Amino acid sequence: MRAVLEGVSVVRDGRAILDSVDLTLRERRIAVLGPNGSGKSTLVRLLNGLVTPSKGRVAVDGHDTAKDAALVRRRVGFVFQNPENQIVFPIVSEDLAFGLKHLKLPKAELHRRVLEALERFGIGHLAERQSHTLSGGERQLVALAAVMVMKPALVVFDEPTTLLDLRNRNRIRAAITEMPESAIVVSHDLDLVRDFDRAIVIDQGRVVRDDRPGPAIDWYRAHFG
Ligand SMILES: Nc1ncnc2c1ncn2[C@@H]1O[C@H](COP(=O)(O)OP(=O)(O)OP(=O)(O)O)[C@@H](O)[C@H]1O
Repeated sequence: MRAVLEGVSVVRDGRAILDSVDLTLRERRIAVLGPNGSGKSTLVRLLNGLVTPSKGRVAVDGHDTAKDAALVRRRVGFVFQNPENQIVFPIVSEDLAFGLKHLKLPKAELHRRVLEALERFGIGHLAERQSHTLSGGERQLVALAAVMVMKPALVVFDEPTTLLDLRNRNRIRAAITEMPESAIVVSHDLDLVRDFDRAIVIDQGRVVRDDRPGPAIDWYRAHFG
């Protein structure tokens, strides 16, 4: 996976919430850090076309996110902080199956893929559960499985551990560490990202530090701690 942002600005209400950002993202684990309201969510939402640039260009594996939105969305999965709106079907397995509908798989194969995705996160037993009965942590894991079943090349996590208890936080951490797919993670959980390949610090819509996580975290603590 290779994502490129060239001279990207995002303007809202006459204000640049991202300002002339240039980045090439190709490491397997990338953290995005920064204070509240600095532009982190806006930055990662650019990667799957949820937000399009007011100026400049964003491309994922050569596909322009503004022009090839459908293609880009198939390559880039998105796990939100609050999975409430991400699970839409009444039964967990239906929710995962929906994403695969376009593949027109035989029923047994579809079921196998769904179960495999759930089992990957230790929640195979939730396949036939009514979605509204899930706990917050289970919901987060189901949302993650529903993204992964689509086999995206890149998974973006926007504050994935904020609402979770220690056990589920560790599950999400392990999932991020182990998955072969590329991951870009927005987080205030500095321990989560310490072993990543790269950390980008955003402040007031600009990249203010881009480094290995160790020095980037030290810098972030010194300036915003
Ligand atoms: N659609 C919009 N219209 C107006 N302002 C917006 C819009 N989207 C974001 N903003 C503003 O842009 C700034 C950056 O928002 P963003 O959500 O990207 O920040 P963030 O770094 O993810 O914040 P947090 O850590 O609090 O989640 C904030 O001041 C926010 O209020």
